[in-house]
Amino acid sequence: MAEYSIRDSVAIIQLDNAPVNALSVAVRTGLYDGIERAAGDGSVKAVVVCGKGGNFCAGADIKEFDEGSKGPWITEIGDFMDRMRKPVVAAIEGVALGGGLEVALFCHYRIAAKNARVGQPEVNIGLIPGGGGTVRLPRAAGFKQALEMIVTGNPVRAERALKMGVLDEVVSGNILEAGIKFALSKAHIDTSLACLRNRPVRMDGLNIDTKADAALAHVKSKYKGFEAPMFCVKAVVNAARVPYDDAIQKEREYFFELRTSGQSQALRYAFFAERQIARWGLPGGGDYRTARAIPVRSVGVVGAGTMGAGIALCIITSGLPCVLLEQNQEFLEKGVTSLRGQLMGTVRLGKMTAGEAEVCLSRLKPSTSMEDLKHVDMVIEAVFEDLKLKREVFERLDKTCKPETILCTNTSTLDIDSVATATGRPDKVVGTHFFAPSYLMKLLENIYGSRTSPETVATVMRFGKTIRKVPVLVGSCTGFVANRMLAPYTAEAQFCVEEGASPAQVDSVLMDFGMPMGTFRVSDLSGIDVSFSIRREAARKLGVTLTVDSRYFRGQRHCSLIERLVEKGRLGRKTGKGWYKYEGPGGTVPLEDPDVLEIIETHCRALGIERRNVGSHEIQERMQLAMINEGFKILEEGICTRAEEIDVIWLYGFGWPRYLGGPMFYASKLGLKRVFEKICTFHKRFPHSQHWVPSVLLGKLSESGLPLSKWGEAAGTSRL
Ligand SMILES: CCCCCCCC(=O)CC(=O)SCCNC(=O)CCNC(=O)[C@H](O)C(C)(C)COP(=O)(O)OP(=O)(O)OC[C@H]1O[C@@H](n2cnc3c(N)ncnc32)[C@H](O)[C@@H]1OP(=O)(O)O
Ligand SMILES: NC(=O)C1=CN([C@@H]2O[C@H](COP(=O)(O)OP(=O)(O)OC[C@H]3O[C@@H](n4cnc5c(N)ncnc54)[C@H](O)[C@@H]3O)[C@@H](O)[C@H]2O)C=CC1
Repeated sequence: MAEYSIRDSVAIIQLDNAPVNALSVAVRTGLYDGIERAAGDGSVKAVVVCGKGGNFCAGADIKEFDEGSKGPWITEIGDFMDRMRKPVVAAIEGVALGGGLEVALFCHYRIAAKNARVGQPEVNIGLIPGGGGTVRLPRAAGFKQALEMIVTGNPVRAERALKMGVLDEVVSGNILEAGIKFALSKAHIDTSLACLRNRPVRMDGLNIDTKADAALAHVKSKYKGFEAPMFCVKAVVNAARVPYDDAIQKEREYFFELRTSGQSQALRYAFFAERQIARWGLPGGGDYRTARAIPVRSVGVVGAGTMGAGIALCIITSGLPCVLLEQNQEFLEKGVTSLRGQLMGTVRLGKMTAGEAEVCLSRLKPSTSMEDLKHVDMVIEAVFEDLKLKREVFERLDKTCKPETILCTNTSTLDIDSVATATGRPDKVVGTHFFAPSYLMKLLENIYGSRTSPETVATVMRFGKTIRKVPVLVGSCTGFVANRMLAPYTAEAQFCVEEGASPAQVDSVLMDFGMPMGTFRVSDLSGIDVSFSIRREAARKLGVTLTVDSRYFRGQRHCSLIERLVEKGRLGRKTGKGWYKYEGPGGTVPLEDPDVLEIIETHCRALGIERRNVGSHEIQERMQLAMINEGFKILEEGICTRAEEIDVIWLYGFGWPRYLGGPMFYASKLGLKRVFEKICTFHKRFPHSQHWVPSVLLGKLSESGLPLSKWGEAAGTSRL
């Protein structure tokens, strides 16, 4: 709703819809009524529109988008303001985003507090500004700057918005008082002079035809797969070419077209899924509402290898001091050199100045003495993936660190309890699973063990945000969530190759779908020998030796092409050849290699595997459904409590195309009945793959018709 009051002959309309004053039907109706009332009240000289609770308005209420349109559309409110003879001033603090900025652009004047941010972020949820933003912002900020704001969705700070012409004044002190004062100062000025409708789009010497083509081409290549950015360009270009009312009409058509599109639905889902994951609960009790995070003022990282150096870099760039510990000086220097290299990379990319990088480095304390970890609040262990070693490290950490210190392991495969029991504080032991490259990848899988306390979980969830990661809480199981789901996905990729597909064919299927990289490119990048060693080690523990001839491993179908490539010295990019070949030293461009195809052919012939044409559709279906089936098993077992958690893991861990929501959302769109039937068919066809055993939960849900938001509850694993 919107509260109406009068002070000093100024009508004040305060948008009121906690927490961000989203433009629900009630708020729009309240705003419309308030403006009408002020227009008709002879004692009112001017109007101030502001927001309650520290924010102006974060735009349309996204939750209402699925319900169709009710109440006044904001351009109707805007049209009314355009006819007003009394000045309307937007007094902005906090954010004015999307429809919020559009409301402000309908006002005759805009003032803002120093802390304010304004923007048109609609593109992030697969939309264009639908309340006049594409038509009015270019009239205020100029074509080029408006286009940039609308296409990127990035908000700008008040001072910049002032320079751009979006704001009339930036003020300090009470925003409402400033708004009233400003409004009274404009009470005698003809409002039509300040009305954006009456101004042309500012082109600042740019030619609209050349600029339009260039912008379309740029957006097409930069936002591959996303449909909204193209519509943003089309709408802004149109605003520069046609009269105001025609541009508004077109904008509205585009907006409604996008609002019902699958992409916008998926992106809106992703927006809320990202916020859902902060609401965690533990099976033994304790959740985000009651658990208090322990303050983390300093962190230690043990092991400065591939992962540890990047983790330490995340810590120091987020403003925290970090002790980086290695087993000896040589490894320490190597780790610090790698950290420095990554940091300088960000300087070269212009994301940080050299001075800022030096400040970050001053927070790093390289060390070979565990005594230096005595006083830190949290330690993240990233030594070799060896349980005996990790237990030794944890035992020593337990003895060295103060009793409150939280001990985290970056293990990718080990059970959290198996590490926690090496200490006398299992309640303070937790998994923090970073993804490589650890400085860049946003996902942080936090894993609780059977005795991890709610305070420890609250601390690592908050810590994740502090270091600008996306933390998701999951239970402990082999591979946790991300790698557990990845296993059947990559297994099916290899089976498809055995059966007749080429690595390049599989990769292009995935990339055409929208994945940033194909699985074989990733394998070449991280090193085929890495998967080889993991598999060999897993087999060794079970007393089995995997060879190039192994077709089964513990009764399960097994593809031994990895063993074959390692035998041939094809370890990936680092050896110039793997699933692809790479030209020149340090070559990074994967090229199809007839030699590898020959190796695959010969290998399969020797093992009696008959090859055939494997279609693209089959590849995509097998890889994705095998992984989705695993996702339902993860829900069934309570490793995750919501489908949204799985989707966020895929968005940030593997770059699943955001406009497709995530694998679980994708499954919901395919229809669970269809998904279940297909999985049952694959199970019959491939009985020796455990991953095709259909999830019981999936079977149940396929009959129930329950929406995705209820799947966790249906699994009986929801803890909130
Ligand atoms: C249909 C008729 C209307 C016509 C309108 C014309 C058409 C348009 O032009 C269309 C639009 O406006 S689309 C909306 C554009 N606005 C946005 O995308 C802003 C999204 N929000 C943000 O960026 C941050 O929440 C923000 C920066 C605001 C705050 O960030 P924080 O990190 O401080 O807090 P969050 O945890 O993100 O948010 C707090 C709670 O508010 C919910 N929320 C935020 N924006 C919302 C919005 N626009 N609609 C509905 N709920 C919204 C958010 O979900 C969270 O609640 P919980 O999920 O319950 O925690
Ligand atoms: N490399 C990857 O892609 C990912 C690895 N992980 C996990 O992260 C952990 C580390 O992996 P990487 O960084 O790849 O290994 P790495 O081999 O690159 O680095 C491990 C480092 O630990 C050091 N170290 C060994 N014992 C130590 C001790 N007692 N005290 C101090 N330092 C010691 C080694 O000298 C080495 O520099 C493993 O548990 C791994 O499973 C997790 C996610 C991804």
